[in-house]
Amino acid sequence: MTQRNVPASIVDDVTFPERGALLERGGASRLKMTCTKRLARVCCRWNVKSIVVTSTVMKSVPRLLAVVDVGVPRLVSCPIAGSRKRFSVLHVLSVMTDPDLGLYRPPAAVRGMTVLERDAFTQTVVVPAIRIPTRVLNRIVKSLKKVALQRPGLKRVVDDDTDGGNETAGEHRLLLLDPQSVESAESFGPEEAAALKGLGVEPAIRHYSLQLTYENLKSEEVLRAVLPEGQDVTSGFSRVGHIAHMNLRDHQLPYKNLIGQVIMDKNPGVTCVVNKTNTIDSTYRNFQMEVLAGESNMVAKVKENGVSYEFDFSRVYWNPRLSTEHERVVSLLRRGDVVFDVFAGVGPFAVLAARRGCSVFANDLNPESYKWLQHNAKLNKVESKLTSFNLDGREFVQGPLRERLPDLIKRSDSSSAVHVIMNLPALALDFLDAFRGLLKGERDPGPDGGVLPRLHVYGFSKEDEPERDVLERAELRLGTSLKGRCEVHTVRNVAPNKEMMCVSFSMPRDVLYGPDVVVEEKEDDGRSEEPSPKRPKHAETR
Ligand SMILES: C[S@@+](CC[C@H](N)C(=O)[O-])C[C@H]1O[C@@H](n2cnc3c(N)ncnc32)[C@H](O)[C@@H]1O
Repeated sequence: MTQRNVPASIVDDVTFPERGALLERGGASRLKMTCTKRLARVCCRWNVKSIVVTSTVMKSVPRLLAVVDVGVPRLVSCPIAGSRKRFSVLHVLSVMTDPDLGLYRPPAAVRGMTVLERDAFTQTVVVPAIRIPTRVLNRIVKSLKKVALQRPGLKRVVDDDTDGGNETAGEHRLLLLDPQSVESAESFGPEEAAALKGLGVEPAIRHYSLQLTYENLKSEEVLRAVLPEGQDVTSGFSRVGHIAHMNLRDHQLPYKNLIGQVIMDKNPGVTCVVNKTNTIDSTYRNFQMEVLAGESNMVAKVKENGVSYEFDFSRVYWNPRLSTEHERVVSLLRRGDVVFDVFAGVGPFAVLAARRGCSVFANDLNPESYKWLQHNAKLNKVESKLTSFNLDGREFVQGPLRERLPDLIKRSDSSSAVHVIMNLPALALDFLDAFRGLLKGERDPGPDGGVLPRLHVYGFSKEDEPERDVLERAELRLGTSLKGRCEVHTVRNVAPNKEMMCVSFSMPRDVLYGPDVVVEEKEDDGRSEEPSPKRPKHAETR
């Protein structure tokens, strides 16, 4: 095994979101990394055995943190050098690799191809094989499965052509072996050698000429062969029903249609591949996208947490990476609770909560989300439990929510509660001042007169201490301290050094029944990364 600096292509492969995935959540002296499936695939393709991880958090010379052994996709952890609690950016600096994977390189002539010609990938390669009597074939194949050739769509047990003509014809077959694992009879491990010996099979290695076609190549192998050498061939995508959603880099754009076609070929069920053409900065949080391959039908059907959803993916927000968070929050609710979902999208919190027996009031400003929200309520037969609105979040809080809240607080007790979900991470914390003085003028029933609503508010943070950051921003907007009376949960790492957080707390009594204060806009310090929201106008809108 040799250590070498990572070729640019590997470093690029292991970029965001893998660098994000390499993000630690460890204590002072341990680094934890999630080895994502994609990272595992990259490591597998390059036969990466371990990764040297460094931090550039101080914008100084990268500091060695750890050498991590790469295994199957799973959480790996190892001791780290130093004692920083948090690291912003992790770089894969160098890798330990085994020798080249030459066999799987498709013909050089495909380099630069922009229109997919599948036949051009066909080539003949020579692989090792072992001759096995048919009577023990199954047992040997089982014992040698770790060293047998594994390629998509390829048979690894083939007829032995040298068998033809004599009286033993058909009594033997050939098992094709992985040339990376087996070079000679000495390459077998002790268990494999013992199995061969026990069943009376000669460990002699033969050579077999094998035709490899486009069908036998993985998508990364095809793209690595086509795109200019040394360039990143990242072919990761999010799957939303039949749609594969990619985020290609500039250098990949000349090959975009070919990339789309390859993704469609290699992923059963994908019938449409789209590329994101803007960043997600629109009000409605949807992407502009271009169809790269396949049908242009954007109406996706997905299942999340056992619930079916349908929506036009090009016109609404949908993120398959939030399913755990949707389930987490809804698992905090009980049958009979009342839920206000201020930024509901097409309903992944709202419909799930209604299905679990809550009464739901769900709102979204995007008319298209509102339409699909209603559709999804019907689709899941919860129309009677879910009332939908098409309002700005602030108007929803100060209108439908405010109208219902006094009665709901009176009715609530230890067995039924009111929850408010606010998932618009770029802006939701800034909407919290809509609750200041929301029930001013109403009789405060006091601590024994009902339970106050519990809020679950999302925010992005790029700060070194994201928990503290989102908490402070919530407190600023509410005009009161939440210390000791809130929980902050890390939802996911959305980019290197950018976390999505959820702050949960019971709305303080002094905020709801206190004066309605107009919050002065602070000079934008960039922490929310969004344009400042509209200045709150409590007096006018209530
Ligand atoms: C991040 S998405 C969350 C959707 C859904 N709750 C989920 O978890 O997938 C935020 C939603 O807020 C909506 N939105 C954006 N600005 C809004 C506003 N001012 N008032 C109400 N909804 C808004 C968007 O249309 C989008 O559907």
